[in-house]
Amino acid sequence: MTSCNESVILVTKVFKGTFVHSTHTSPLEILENIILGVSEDGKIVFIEDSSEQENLAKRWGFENTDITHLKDWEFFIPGMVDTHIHASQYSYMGTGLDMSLLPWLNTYTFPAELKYKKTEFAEEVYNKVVKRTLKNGTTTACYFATIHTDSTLLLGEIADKIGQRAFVGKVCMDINNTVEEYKETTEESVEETKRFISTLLQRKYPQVKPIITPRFVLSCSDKLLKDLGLIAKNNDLHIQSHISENTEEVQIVKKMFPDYKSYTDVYNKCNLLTNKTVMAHGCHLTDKELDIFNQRGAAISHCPNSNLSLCSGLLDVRNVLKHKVKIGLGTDVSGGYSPSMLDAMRRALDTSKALTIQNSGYETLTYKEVFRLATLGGSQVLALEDTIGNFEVGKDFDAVLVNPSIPGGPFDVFASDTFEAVVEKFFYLGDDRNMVEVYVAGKKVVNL
Ligand SMILES: O=c1[nH]c(=O)c2nc[nH]c2[nH]1
Ligand SMILES: [Zn+2]
Repeated sequence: MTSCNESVILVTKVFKGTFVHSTHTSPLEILENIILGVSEDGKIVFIEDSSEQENLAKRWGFENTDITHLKDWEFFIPGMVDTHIHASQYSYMGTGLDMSLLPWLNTYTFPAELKYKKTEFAEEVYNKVVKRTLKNGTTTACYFATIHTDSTLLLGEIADKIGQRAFVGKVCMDINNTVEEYKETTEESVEETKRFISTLLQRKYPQVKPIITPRFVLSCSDKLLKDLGLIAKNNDLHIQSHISENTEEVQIVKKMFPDYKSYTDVYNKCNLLTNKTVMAHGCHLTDKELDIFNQRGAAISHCPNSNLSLCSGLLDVRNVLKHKVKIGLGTDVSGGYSPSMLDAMRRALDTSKALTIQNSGYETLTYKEVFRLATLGGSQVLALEDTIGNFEVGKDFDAVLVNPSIPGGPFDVFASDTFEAVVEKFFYLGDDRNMVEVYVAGKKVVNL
């Protein structure tokens, strides 16, 4: 395909068929008979009714033979955004879910994360987690790694090489009273964070960025939190951590930090609550704390599989939305046992239904709303809303091609089904077998 005379933009891919996405006003739009063009640099150049095909072909210089036609029942969704996942915990995903958070960390997590001192071990697991999540339609992942700088840099290199959009965090922790070897001094944590950021940024990966990552308040001294807040501020960086996941943790934070008004106040006073912050869980945040999130523009990653698996709590998403706090979904592997964002959507629905059982009159989330959380919501959480999240001209083409009627697939499609019913079936019953192609910034990164 050639560029047209009036424009230097080169359209290199054209798709014709059905596109399913969310907007601010509608959690689920099914756009049928659409023609969508992608530029050489991976951006959506046009998305129009296919009756415009001839005009678009003239304007952008493509031929009929350049068009990829989606098959019957096939549709594109935006790539899903996992706003909270521990790449390092992928090695023991699906095991050890018989404890609550704090014993779980001490018994399983810290000993497992210690192994990433060896970059060979990291290389194997990180290759697998990036491939597995991409195959499941996660085009953007916000990763925790471990305290080890070189292994964490390797995660960035692997995400870039395989083609996943990612934030990568070197975990910071200068307190660990149970697995003593798995911690740093405050100075090491700060210096290694600086080394991590400058090395990763120097590599100029187009879609992989560093994120400041204090593990959580119970693993970090006041000084470490403040130093990390300063590093984030001075370098305008994203920040991630955990907050108010379970009640035992919240009580200990209260005791450890008596001078602060709340858990949220600790992060806020340390400059760790910004419009580029994503905090995982938040199950037990008070309305006052949600108000602070709103004022700071900070976001919540709802990790329902983990919240249920570790018996941490039921996040009231409706209340978070009422406070106009940005919210998306996270798998939280391996507190959550599934790497799939479809699973995160389903567990978010289960959680909302459990809240409905507890509170009559509760407005249960719909499957359409959790789809928006998994896509557009996630893009807002990571302050990437101008770049990804749905199919709009100017955004990157991060997308998953779904074939609901793939032979040997996980559910059946009937001729009498409506298109919307098939989309709904995919959200409830589909899996990676249905995700036949995955694109990040216009580049095909998964192809069955
Ligand atoms: O679900 C969680 N996973 C973790 O690794 C962790 N660390 C602190 N708090 C945590 N919560
Ligand atoms: Zn987590």
